[in-house]
Amino acid sequence: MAAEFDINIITSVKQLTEMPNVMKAVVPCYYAHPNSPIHSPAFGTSDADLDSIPIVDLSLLSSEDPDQHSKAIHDLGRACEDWGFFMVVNHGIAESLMKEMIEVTNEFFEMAEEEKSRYIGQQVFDPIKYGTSFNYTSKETIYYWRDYLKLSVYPHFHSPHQPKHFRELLREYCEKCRKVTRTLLSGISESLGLEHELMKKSLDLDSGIEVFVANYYPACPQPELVMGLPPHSDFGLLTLLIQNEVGGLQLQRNGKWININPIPNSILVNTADHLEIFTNGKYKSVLHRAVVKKVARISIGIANSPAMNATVSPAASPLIQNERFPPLYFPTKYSEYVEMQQTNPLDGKSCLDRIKIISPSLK
Ligand SMILES: O=C(O)CCC(=O)C(=O)O
Ligand SMILES: [Fe+2]
Repeated sequence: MAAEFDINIITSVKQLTEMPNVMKAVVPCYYAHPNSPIHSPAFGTSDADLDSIPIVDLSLLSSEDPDQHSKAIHDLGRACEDWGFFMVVNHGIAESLMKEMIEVTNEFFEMAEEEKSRYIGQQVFDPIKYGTSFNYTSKETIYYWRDYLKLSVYPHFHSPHQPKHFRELLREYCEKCRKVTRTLLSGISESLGLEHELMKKSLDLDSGIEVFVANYYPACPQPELVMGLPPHSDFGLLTLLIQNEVGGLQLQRNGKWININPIPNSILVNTADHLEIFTNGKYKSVLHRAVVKKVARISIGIANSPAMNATVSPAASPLIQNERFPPLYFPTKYSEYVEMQQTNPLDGKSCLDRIKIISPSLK
């Protein structure tokens, strides 16, 4: 199926699709996932009933009207507990800034391969990393139809200097997102009934880190054969996601994959692994994946996490300190968890599973 080219010299899917000696109508076999859940009848896909995905109005979370405020906190808690995904509206980030961020990210991926290749990282914790698939070099045998740019943006800000305006837009966008995240995390802490500052202190949120991840899924001639990103949960606390107009995100709910098509100008937020650990499983980190289309898709996530040195443990949470709710996860240093996730194939909730405590009755 594949035409003559050397897979080892490919640095991006985009580059591959533009090579003159690659057939344009079929995907190379290295990308075809014949047994992926995408083709399994057990995973019917449907469109989420838009009314049912929780919508969180950020302005109400900071409302001075006590009734409005407590309803907003209650709704946020329900969204984290029932769905693990919600759309945030009235978030205070200008529509124009979100659009510009997507445009300038697109310009990055459109740059010449030699330019982008300067940012190819070698190590897990490199602050600027351009790459393809998930773990292209080592563990993957079938690749994902995805190129990415990963930047560590907080507490130290890292950005490529090209394209023009990328750096300043990124800085502004991240600052705005940080405010959204802080409001959400403080609302989440309140929704859990935790003592003020407990979550902040236990997770050392003042030294918490933020990572910008741009995903570029090139136009694909046979989208049904490939995966953009396989089913996975995110590490960290919350991920804020925006995207261009091409949908492709699916989440797993009640055993089915459902398409998520966010309302325009909203930010899609999901609760991630370390919120599941911290809340001892009350707020779930939900499996999601990205399918690709015949047209290119971009998504931009801002992932917020505890400090690298923080040890995340359900024991830090009063949600568990009685016999009926024993801790479900071993305390784990955040940096070690990230390393485990980044050096293994992306595979469902396998990292969370590794730190799960098996109750004696189940052994
Ligand atoms: O592209 C998407 O919609 C999902 C991206 C994602 O899940 C991730 O970057 O972790
Ligand atoms: Fe994700």
